[in-house]
Amino acid sequence: MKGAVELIKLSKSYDDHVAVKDIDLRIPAGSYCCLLGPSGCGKSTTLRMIAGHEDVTDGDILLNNRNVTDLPPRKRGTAMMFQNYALFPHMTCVDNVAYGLKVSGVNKAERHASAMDMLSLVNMVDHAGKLPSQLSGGQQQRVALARALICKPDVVLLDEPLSALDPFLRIQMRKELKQLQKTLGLTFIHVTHSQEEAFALADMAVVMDNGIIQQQGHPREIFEKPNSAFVADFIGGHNVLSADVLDNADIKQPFSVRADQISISAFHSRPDEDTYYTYGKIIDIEFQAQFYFIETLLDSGEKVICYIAEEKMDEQVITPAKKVMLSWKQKHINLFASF
Ligand SMILES: Nc1ncnc2c1ncn2[C@@H]1O[C@H](COP(=O)(O)OP(=O)(O)OP(=O)(O)O)[C@@H](O)[C@H]1O
Repeated sequence: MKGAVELIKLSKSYDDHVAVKDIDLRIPAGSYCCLLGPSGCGKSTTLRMIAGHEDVTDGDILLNNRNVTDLPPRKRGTAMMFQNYALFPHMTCVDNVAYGLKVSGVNKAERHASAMDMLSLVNMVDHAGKLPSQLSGGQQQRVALARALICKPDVVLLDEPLSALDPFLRIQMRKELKQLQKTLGLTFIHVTHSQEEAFALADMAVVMDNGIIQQQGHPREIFEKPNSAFVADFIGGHNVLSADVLDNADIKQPFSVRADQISISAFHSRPDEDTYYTYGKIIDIEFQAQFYFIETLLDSGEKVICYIAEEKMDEQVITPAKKVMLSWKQKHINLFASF
């Protein structure tokens, strides 16, 4: 299978600002890889370097084991789909899609036929003669995708492809992207700041911060074992706590515990043998349909969020301003690799 990407000690500086620092990453062919992280973490710069739209300050980019670091974008085997789709407003859908073949010198009949094939792949044949302004956001995205695919890339690069869509369409288009990637068997590298989007799509998620890779792996691995306080905070659903908040444990470093693995019981309850516990005051209760979102404040001043399933919601105990015991199994403590 084609489409393996390798970044070796890749760096990018703008004057004296280092945007990407010495990153190493191997993306196996046929993966759906999401680069994830807060604004300014270096994810788009990394994508643009892979595409060849940004010079590399240091390091190498390998595509199918071929060093493409100094090749122009068209010679790499990559295709980029931009955040705003960058469709030509005065061209019909079919001409937008055929554009890449036109600049490569392919004759009109041939490029038209290929463009129609690509439009068929994204279910847009019926809209072939329309201008981009006559299409919805989701339809424009499909055309942009067809345009990226027409040059038969091994790797498709997508910069925040879903961010312009409303939440409902975003979920629908996310499914279509994943389906298309699976059907075509290509490598997709997708930049997003949304943990939810990355986790829904990726076989491989790469969490970046401050120009470096903080953690990479399958979303499930990252969710189960965030390796730092930054990752635990960023992906959400975790509490990062200091070593001394537990009443019955001798833990020497900060740790995280998932919000859905915490139980709330009455202040004077007897904890089970294999649990750690602490005490806090309920400061907020929110109904979230499948569960309750409970916010508590520990004496240390740290806040702990808990997701309590509806059937475990004891309203005698979980009441605003009430002091409660928070407990979780010892095995649910996640100690960070770095802190
Ligand atoms: N052309 C540029 N000139 C100078 N600095 C830049 C340039 N492009 C990006 N940067 C800086 O490099 C850092 C990384 O930017 P990058 O666009 O890769 O971040 P990002 O994680 O994609 O953020 P966002 O989600 O906001 O797009 C930021 O601090 C940014 O200000």
